[in-house]
Amino acid sequence: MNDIELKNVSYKYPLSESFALKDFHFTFKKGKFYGIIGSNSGGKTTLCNLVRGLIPHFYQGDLSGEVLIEGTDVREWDSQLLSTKIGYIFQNPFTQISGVRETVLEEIALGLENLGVEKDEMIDRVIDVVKLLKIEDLIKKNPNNLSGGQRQRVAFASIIAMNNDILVIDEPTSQLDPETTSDVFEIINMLKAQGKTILLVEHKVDLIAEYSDEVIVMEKGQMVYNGSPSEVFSNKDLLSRGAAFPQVALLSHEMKMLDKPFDYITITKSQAKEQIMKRMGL
Ligand SMILES: Nc1ncnc2c1ncn2[C@@H]1O[C@H](COP(=O)(O)OP(=O)(O)OP(=O)(O)O)[C@@H](O)[C@H]1O
Repeated sequence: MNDIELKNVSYKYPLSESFALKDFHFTFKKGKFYGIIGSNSGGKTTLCNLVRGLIPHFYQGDLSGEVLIEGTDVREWDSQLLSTKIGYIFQNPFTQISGVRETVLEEIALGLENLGVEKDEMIDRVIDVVKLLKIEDLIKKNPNNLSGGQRQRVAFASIIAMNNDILVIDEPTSQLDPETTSDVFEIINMLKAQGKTILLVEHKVDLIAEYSDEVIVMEKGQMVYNGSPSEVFSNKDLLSRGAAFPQVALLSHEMKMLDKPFDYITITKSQAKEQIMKRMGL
């Protein structure tokens, strides 16, 4: 069974006249990593809210079509139960921190406690994830006193500890420096290797090109294109639809305009390096 199926889904937020999502029809397959990109206000966060069940459980509004999570419509899922299936890392890490725990360690354990995980197992899982994310130095700190980047790492730790099958991650690196951003992508990639289904909204498309299996391009609440990273970033028309492209893909498109094309449109640094070295006869 597929994890997530959206059938002709349209949605308007309460009191809003316009569609935040329109005629969205797509199946997210188990174990795949989906990069969701596109223009501002394109509907990316709304899609995350739907899959996580915040629409319609938290935001009411006007929802039509079907959102099936493991075959059951999101309207029928108990919201608490759905949170054990789908982990959601919000765009704003300040929203993610519970505010009710006094140390980072307790904060990470909170979700597991709510699940009724036994104390010994809980401690093991929290310690594992703290080591994995290299946040040993934060565990005794008050979560409310952390920087944006530190909060984001704690948010990741809390979600990884939960071991959800599906992860919906909305711009996780917006608060992070380039080095920590790469670390986060390494972690997401590791989660993918564990067979998790991942939906990731991200403006840093270089990393989307490098890691995702499939890319979805959103504009004005609609999916305007989907395909492999190569298919998407080779399609120059998408630039006019507000999709950001990796720098190396832009370079490759420029070369084509100059009538000096690479053998193919390169979308990652390693591909560009390989083509440049070939040109140089190296
Ligand atoms: N809580 C809300 N209430 C009313 N309208 C909303 C709400 N959240 C989003 N919208 C509207 O829904 C549309 C889609 O917004 P959404 O946040 O899903 O886009 P996005 O692609 O995630 O944008 P961005 O890249 O700027 O974060 C926009 O027109 C936005 O103004």
